[in-house]
Amino acid sequence: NPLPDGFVYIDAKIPGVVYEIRYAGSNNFIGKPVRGYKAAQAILSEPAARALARVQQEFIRKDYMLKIFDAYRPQTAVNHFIEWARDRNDTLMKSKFYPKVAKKDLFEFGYIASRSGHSRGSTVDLTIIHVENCEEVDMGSSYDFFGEISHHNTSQITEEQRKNRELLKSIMRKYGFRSYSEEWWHYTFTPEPYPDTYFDFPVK
Ligand SMILES: C[C@@H](N)C(=O)N[C@H](C)C(=O)O
Ligand SMILES: [Zn+2]
Repeated sequence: NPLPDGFVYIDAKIPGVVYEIRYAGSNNFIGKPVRGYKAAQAILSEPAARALARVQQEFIRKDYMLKIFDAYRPQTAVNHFIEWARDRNDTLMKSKFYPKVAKKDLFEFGYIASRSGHSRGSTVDLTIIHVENCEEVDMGSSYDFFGEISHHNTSQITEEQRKNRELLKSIMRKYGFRSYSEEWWHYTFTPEPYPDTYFDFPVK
């Protein structure tokens, strides 16, 4: 599928990455596929993908690989999140993804953005896995768990889990990705090539 100029499919550029594109399926905080995801694909701006390729190379030297949960996110998908949040009766996935945070606070507390860096094309949600068994490295909370335990400065995780988050953060930073205090998995490449544009082409 042709992409807009300046965007690439990550799997065409970076060998060995594992994908679990959560919003294309139902294992996410909404509990169903999110609008705008027509395929389980990961797309990024070219500069972000080039930098991520270097991250992957460095992790492979350390016997880890990247696992990607989300990358470019169409504004249509963000609008679906906003619509979902307005329906206070739909708490289908609360126990798994936001047990201690009221649904009405998810945007205000910074767990979901109505203008997301993901839509600007240079933000990625990811973790690292062990090369030998493809198991996720223990980060102390799971992807899209909205709560204090997912913050970088939480006191609710073990030293080992903190070290694992630091490992991911240090290599991501080395290649230009900025971390996000509320979510250990969320990184934005800087300088962003499209800092003011919220794209809305589908993921397919
Ligand atoms: C929803 C979560 N995966 C995420 O990416 N949150 C940030 C704040 C965002 O929506 O940009
Ligand atoms: Zn994110």
